[in-house]
Amino acid sequence: MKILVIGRGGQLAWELRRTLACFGEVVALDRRTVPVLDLAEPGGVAAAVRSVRPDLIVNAAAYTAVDRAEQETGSAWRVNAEGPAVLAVEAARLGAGLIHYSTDYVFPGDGSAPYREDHPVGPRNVYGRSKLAGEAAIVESGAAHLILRTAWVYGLRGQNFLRTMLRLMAEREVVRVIDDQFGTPTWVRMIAEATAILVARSLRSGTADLAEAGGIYHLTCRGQTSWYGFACAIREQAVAAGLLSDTAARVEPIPTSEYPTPAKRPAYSVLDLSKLEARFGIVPPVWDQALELCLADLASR
Ligand SMILES: NC(=O)C1=CN([C@@H]2O[C@H](COP(=O)(O)OP(=O)(O)OC[C@H]3O[C@@H](n4cnc5c(N)ncnc54)[C@H](OP(=O)(O)O)[C@@H]3O)[C@@H](O)[C@H]2O)C=CC1
Ligand SMILES: Cc1cn([C@H]2C[C@H](O)[C@@H](COP(=O)(O)OP(=O)(O)O[C@H]3O[C@@H](C)C(=O)[C@@H](O)[C@H]3O)O2)c(=O)[nH]c1=O
Ligand SMILES: [Mg+2]
Repeated sequence: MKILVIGRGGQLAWELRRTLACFGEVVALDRRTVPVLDLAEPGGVAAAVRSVRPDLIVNAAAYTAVDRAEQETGSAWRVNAEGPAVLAVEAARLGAGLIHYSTDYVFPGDGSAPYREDHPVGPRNVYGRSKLAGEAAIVESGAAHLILRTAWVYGLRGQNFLRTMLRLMAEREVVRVIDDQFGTPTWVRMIAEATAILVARSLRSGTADLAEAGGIYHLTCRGQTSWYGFACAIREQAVAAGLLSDTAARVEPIPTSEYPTPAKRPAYSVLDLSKLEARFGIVPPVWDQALELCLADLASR
């Protein structure tokens, strides 16, 4: 099977190139490869997909700068909505499957029970709206697809909350973190492993057949916490692993009102995972256990 991964150096794309390698040939394209694949250039997207002729497209690229998106609306929209729309049309044309990732930020965040896939959406920011438009375009395209909504993604590469916290905790005396936004921190490696299981479970005659079990699924680690809770766990586990000294910054809880940002964020965006388990038997690890595994990886370097 030939798999086209969009993105090369992003957190998730990096991990997917490894976990998908055993399915056959993985071609990873981005804005710097030949052929070039720039999701903001629709014509080029179609040409690149046609030249690769994949059996499966896995789109791990996105415009993920949540605050910047409030200003750069056009860019966010092109990369998160229009580019994926072209990918879906090309996938349908080739008879290829499309795996795409979306976000907990499609939800308004005013609930208090985990969101199921069919819960009404209502994004609070440009990033969330652009990701939702990407979902809609894929669903409408007729391409066989899986849309995996994930959340609060971290790992040892790229820009994420874990790396920001480790840096700030080493530099400062106090780190102040919001304690009234709830969600589920999700190790990027877990998303890539689950994706490989999804591909394996969908294999028919040597290629991934996403037509039958396709649709939207929630895929995060299990459990929930606030950003403050996540920061406290990072500090505690990093000290235990010898990655931070016990003189590292202390973590102080603050309300969202004391951390003003251009983009509004949902106060509660925990995702219900039962559809993923019922259909594919996937039960991700609890978020703090995944964090421990990730930090153990860092400590062993
Ligand atoms: N990060 C998170 O917390 C969450 C992410 N998600 C979703 O998960 C998926 C993966 O995110 P993640 O790996 O964290 O994202 P990253 O920000 O780590 O990586 C994004 C990737 O997209 C690429 N990219 C950006 N613009 C374009 C473009 N115009 N054309 C081609 N490639 C482009 C970037 O390439 P370049 O190096 O050239 O900029 C980069 O490789 C995305 O769909 C995201 O929306 C969902 C929930 C949470
Ligand atoms: C750095 C920092 C952040 N915060 C807050 C701001 C924000 O509400 C929260 C997390 O900060 P981030 O910059 O990681 O937030 P953000 O970039 O909005 O994270 C989101 O990214 C997109 C791509 C998604 O899809 C979401 O699931 C989510 O992971 O913590 C503090 O309270 N104190 C701090 O020192
Ligand atoms: Mg961010």
